[in-house]
Amino acid sequence: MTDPNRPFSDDERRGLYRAIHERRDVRSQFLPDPVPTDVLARLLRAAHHAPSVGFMQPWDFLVIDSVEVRARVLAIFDAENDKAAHNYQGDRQHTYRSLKLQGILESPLNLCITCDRSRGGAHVLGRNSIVETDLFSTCLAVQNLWLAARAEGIGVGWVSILDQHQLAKTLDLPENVYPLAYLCLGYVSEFLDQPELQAKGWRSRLPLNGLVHGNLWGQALEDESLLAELKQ
Ligand SMILES: Cc1cc2c(cc1C)N(C[C@H](O)[C@H](O)[C@H](O)COP(=O)(O)O)c1[nH]c(=O)[nH]c(=O)c1N2
Repeated sequence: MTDPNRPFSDDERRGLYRAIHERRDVRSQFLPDPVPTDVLARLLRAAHHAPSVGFMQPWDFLVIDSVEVRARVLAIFDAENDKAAHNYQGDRQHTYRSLKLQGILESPLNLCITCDRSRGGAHVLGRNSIVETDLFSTCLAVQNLWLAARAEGIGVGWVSILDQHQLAKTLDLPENVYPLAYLCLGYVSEFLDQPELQAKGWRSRLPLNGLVHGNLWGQALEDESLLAELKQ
């Protein structure tokens, strides 16, 4: 058995930061190549090792390859996306409509990560005050999968422009199960070097030093030499 207290090597540390900084939300660059079962199993295992409130592990993983089911989900997206476009006017609406916000059919695999809100019974340790901690836990499973996928060269796109009740019905989910994340997965032609929304001029990354409050670290956070070290 390996020693869990051994330090990370420089390469391991860099690998982790690389996955974090080069992870992207993917919707335009999917290739049709299938994701091998052993790779998918590694991603699901990474997700399953996320932290969870009271070790509740409220997630289930619905692997969706049926084109018929995906076409029904796409129809839900189309209706919701049209509604969303009306939140904007003029040029902004035009830009919104030009954005590609899902890869439901182009990706070879869709995955819905659900949250069973009743798992673990009525009293889950740590969830007595903040009941949404089961949802937070499931988000962490999504992020684990997203980062592991990046290290495997697989792109992930989160599609949330969906009516959750219609989605739950389409996926035949029981009442207590919430469809937390609808994801598109597959190998990609490229990973963009910045968020697609930033590349398309929709919204930019905020400077970190404007978001860290209560200490004098602001300057250090934008220190180029620190950033360069992380990017090595
Ligand atoms: C909860 C949630 C929900 C969504 C997203 C993300 C998250 C966390 N994102 C992806 C989002 O636009 C993206 O993460 C940011 O633009 C930053 O880009 P990178 O993820 O760094 O590439 C996303 N993208 C998209 O094209 N359609 C969508 O419906 C959603 N929904």
